[in-house]
Amino acid sequence: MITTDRMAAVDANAAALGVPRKQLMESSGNAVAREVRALADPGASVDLLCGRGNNGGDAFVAARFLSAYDVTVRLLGRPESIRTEIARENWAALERAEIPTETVADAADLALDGPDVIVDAMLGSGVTGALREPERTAARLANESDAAVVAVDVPSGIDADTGEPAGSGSGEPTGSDAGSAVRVEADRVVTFHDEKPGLAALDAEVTVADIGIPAAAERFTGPGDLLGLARDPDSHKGENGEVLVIGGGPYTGAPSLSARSALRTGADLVRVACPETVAGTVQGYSADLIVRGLPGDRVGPAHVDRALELAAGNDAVVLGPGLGDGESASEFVREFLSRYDGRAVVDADALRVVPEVDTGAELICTPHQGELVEMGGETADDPDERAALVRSFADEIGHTLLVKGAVDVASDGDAVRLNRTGNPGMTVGGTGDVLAGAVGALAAVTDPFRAAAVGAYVNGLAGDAAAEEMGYGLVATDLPDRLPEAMRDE
Ligand SMILES: NC(=O)C1=CN([C@@H]2O[C@H](COP(=O)(O)OP(=O)(O)OC[C@H]3O[C@@H](n4cnc5c(N)ncnc54)[C@H](O)[C@@H]3O)[C@@H](O)[C@H]2O)[C@@H](O)CC1
Ligand SMILES: [K+]
Repeated sequence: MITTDRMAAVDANAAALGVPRKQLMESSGNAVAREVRALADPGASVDLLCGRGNNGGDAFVAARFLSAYDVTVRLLGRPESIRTEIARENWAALERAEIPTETVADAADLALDGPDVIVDAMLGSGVTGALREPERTAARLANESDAAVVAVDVPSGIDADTGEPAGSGSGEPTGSDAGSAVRVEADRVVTFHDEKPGLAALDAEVTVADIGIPAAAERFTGPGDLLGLARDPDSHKGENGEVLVIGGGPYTGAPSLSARSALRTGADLVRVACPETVAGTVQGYSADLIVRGLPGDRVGPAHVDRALELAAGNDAVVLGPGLGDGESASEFVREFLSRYDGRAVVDADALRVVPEVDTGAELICTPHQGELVEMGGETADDPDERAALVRSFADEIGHTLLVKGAVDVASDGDAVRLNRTGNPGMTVGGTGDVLAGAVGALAAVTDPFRAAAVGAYVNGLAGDAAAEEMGYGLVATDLPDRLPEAMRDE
């Protein structure tokens, strides 16, 4: 089962693995043609109703694989309005090959001459809102005809995630006859790569066609995992996340590395709660940080109320960098987590306490393999075995885990994603603090599992960029300033 957002990410990851979208379109079109061949004998008439996006592009390809049939490709719109390069190229190939095509500017011009099969390639996952003209009339004509209707990816007008007519959830009027939103009633649906959540509810026969997207496109993080995380251009201060780092004491570098990393990953405001004896040092690292001193030289149980008060004003907490493993710090972590119910990244010395604390918080734990074992988890050399062990331990503790290693493993107890970015130069101290800050900034704007997977991905990219320039002599402070480039999703 895959959502349309995740499909777009997997599509982009496939392209990054070297399987370009045009190849996926070729495979999709071929799968559609196979379905038509299973449905009708050679010589049958096939009308392909095509939209101006890649759903239409799939049908332009399918027409090429139906040479034994009497095909007519009907584009609902002008060829110049075809939205993507790969669809335009496939349309041009049809015209050069003199495969029968027709362009329909106005729905009134659309007259189907009783085809045996209709291929519905008007809209797929790109549908927005209730069907507009000429798709609306075309859908009606397809439904009124006695042709067998084969829908490409999803029947036009249906939201692939919900199975409902597109636009019906938004409360917008669904057209003149309210309530009866027009959508294609398909006999068959050929969907790509994996089942879509909304298709099971339809009374159509669904075929899931493998279109050559390697499993690695889902298993490993890639550029597609960043889609939709880029900053919203008209956002206001604070909407891109506010993060509180709770740390410092025996160490001062760690909390400031995490804080700067959270800023560079996109958080609007980052505050650091640390013992007042090191507040000046932490502030000295960067004017961009808002530092809140806690009385004394170690974070301890007496600071829990203040820390909870500060945490309430932030979207995510990063708990642990530089806290030290003293008894007072452990007492603080235990007490804080037992009362905090927001979202927190837990790293370094704070990790040990997690399995024994009953918390309402959504945690993202970022242990390396040694810390995982200290927490009670298990590890293995074989990546698949290690992934399974991380997944079951995440399920056992009820939190998201990001286990760092040459290949990082992220899991929320259900999904698992591996990250291959990064390099041996990143074993230097402090890169874990940078990672914790990046995950914290992402946890402020997306779900914990995605924050963990993407955090590992961009932290590794930043480390790779640093290694590019200075080999394995890179240090943790080289990473934060390379995170913005790693976060760009184009
Ligand atoms: N993501 C993937 O991995 C792959 C996707 N492919 C195909 O690409 C499709 C998605 O393509 P696109 O993203 O270009 O989008 P679509 O082709 O689904 O639809 C976008 C087009 O429809 C128009 N449109 C949107 N809402 C409308 C409405 N309510 N009424 C009338 N017109 C409307 C838009 O103006 C745009 O021209 C998938 O459904 C699938 O068929 C395949 O090529 C295989 C690979
Ligand atoms: K369709």
